[in-house]
Amino acid sequence: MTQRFRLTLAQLNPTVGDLEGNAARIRDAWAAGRDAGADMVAFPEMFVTGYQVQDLVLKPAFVQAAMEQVEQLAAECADGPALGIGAPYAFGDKLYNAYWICRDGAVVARVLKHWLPNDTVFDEVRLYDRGPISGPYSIGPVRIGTPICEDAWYDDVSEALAESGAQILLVPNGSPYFRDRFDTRLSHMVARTVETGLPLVYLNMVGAQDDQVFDGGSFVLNPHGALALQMPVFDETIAHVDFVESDEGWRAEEGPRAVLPDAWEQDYRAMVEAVRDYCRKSGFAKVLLGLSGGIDSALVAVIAADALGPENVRCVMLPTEYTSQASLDDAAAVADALGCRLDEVAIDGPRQAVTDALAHLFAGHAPDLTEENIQSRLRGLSLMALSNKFGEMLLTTGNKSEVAVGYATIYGDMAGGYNPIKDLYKTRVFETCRWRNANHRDWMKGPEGVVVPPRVIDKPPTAELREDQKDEDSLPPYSVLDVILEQLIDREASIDEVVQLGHERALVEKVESLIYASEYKRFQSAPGTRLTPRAFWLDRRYPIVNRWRDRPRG
Ligand SMILES: Nc1ncnc2c1ncn2[C@@H]1O[C@H](COP(=O)(O)OP(=O)(O)OC[C@H]2O[C@@H]([n+]3cccc(C(=O)O)c3)[C@H](O)[C@@H]2O)[C@@H](O)[C@H]1O
Ligand SMILES: Nc1ncnc2c1ncn2[C@@H]1O[C@H](COP(=O)(O)OP(=O)(O)OP(=O)(O)O)[C@@H](O)[C@H]1O
Ligand SMILES: NC(=O)CC[C@H](N)C(=O)O
Repeated sequence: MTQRFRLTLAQLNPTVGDLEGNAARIRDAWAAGRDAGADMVAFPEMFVTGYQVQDLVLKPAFVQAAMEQVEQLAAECADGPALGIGAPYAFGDKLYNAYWICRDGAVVARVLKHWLPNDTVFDEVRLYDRGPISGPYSIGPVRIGTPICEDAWYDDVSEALAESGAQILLVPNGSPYFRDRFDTRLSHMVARTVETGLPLVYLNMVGAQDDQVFDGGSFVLNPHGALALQMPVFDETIAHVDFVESDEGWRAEEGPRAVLPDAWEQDYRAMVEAVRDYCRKSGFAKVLLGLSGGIDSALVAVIAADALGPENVRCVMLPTEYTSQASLDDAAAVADALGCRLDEVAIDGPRQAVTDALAHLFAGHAPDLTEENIQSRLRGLSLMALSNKFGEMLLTTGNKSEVAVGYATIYGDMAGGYNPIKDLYKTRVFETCRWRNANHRDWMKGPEGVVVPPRVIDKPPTAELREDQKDEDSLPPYSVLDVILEQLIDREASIDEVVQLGHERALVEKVESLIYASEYKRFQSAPGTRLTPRAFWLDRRYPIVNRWRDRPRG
């Protein structure tokens, strides 16, 4: 009789530190697998603890609690499919990122991660010991080999597993999103199936943790990279895949194939999921933001409305004498299109009070940026007062271009707990608004149609901190600035290399200086959604005090 093996894939969203909650999700998915006749139910990397746990895993009490949780799950899920669960494993003075196999009421195997990722947002060499390459384990009629995430990005672990008798590769992942990430994952996994001749299951988690968004997109490949099943990106999904034994070995039967959205949609979805999960997982039902009539705060309002529902987003217009009627109208148009509450708090009175209080010290000094920044700080102060009073978290709105050059007031418009557009260059802000105006999906809680009026997209950006101010008074046009920033930040290009692309040396040097001189602002800035492998915070870690500038020597 033909042998069959049914594997249930739990592409689910864990919460870091919520051992009980994550265990409850495991029990539910295990029951779903049992009801579907599965032989095994698999979860992503470190699902019991959530991912990434960073230094939390260096606390022995936390690791102990996580291991006890797995032992308890093994005992509870005795009568039914086997379980594969990611969790840490402490043994003697060693600490491993491990995959625990539970069957018939007991832990029957532990696979230890061999390759510890230590670039971009990962620091696993600092946290874990490197495990030896573990052998395959048996579940029913099949021998399964488990390279844990990074282990499958190299050939040796999968090859060793194949040589020691693995018939299927099951790869649990905690692989965070960045733009066009999926293709890289797929090509690594296809390579593993070509080298080993084995089918491979790539199982990723979904959900956001601080800056990172895990985008799921799990899939199953037959040997030589033939796609058998594609799960959706970002959605929690449970799928069952059937393997059948043939003369050639085990093969996955064809299952559903989700269509993956384009990069604009995936970036937008990442920002929405990041806000949604940041709020839900840290206990906020509502947010607020300063809505200026400009494009950045408009986009943040739309993201927040799509994440939490318009009824949970408070927009606040805080005008001064420099605020134009067009800005007042545009802020009202955005709030109206979204169906969000819009409040107004005039800050001219407080500004006068601060000016008066400082007058005896400022006497003899001409007004300058100081006075401009007081307006921004009064906005931050007022918004934080609303946040304190109503328990709504303040979203901050600086795009990647502004964050890169420090074009924001520290303790002013930088005030806030989370910044959804921190890794989105301004030129992409324009395009993202156009994309959202033209597209609506069922995961968006905001309304469909034009939510950012074309006028907001097309007008010249301004901070309105003084008469007739425009961003281009201080900065080059964003179409030029963003190209230079992408070279200097995302590609770590030299000044010479950027000049060779046709940019003026003096301008490139100025941009470089602005980047280095504003490191202190970024260090004190809110976290935000990571969309690229060169996001500010963990992907790019620069010194704050830094005299180096890339200038000709000799
Ligand atoms: N290395 C360092 N380490 C630690 N702190 C450092 C520092 N260098 C300056 N500082 C501190 O930072 C202060 C200067 O920074 P900051 O006070 O932010 O002021 P600053 O960067 O000089 O001015 C804010 C800029 O953001 C622009 N902007 C754009 C868009 C919106 C808004 C808005 O507010 O709505 C503003 C505004 O036009 C202006 O160009 C210094 O007075 C000093 O206290
Ligand atoms: N009049 C205002 N009312 C409410 N919030 C404001 C106002 N002006 C500025 N802000 C807040 O400060 C942030 C920085 O604003 P500013 O308009 O100065 O620059 P910006 O980067 O062009 O942003 P935007 O495109 O949203 O205007 C805004 O995104 C908004 O959250
Ligand atoms: N958790 C991991 O080992 C992740 C590293 C891997 N290269 C990825 O991002 O997909």
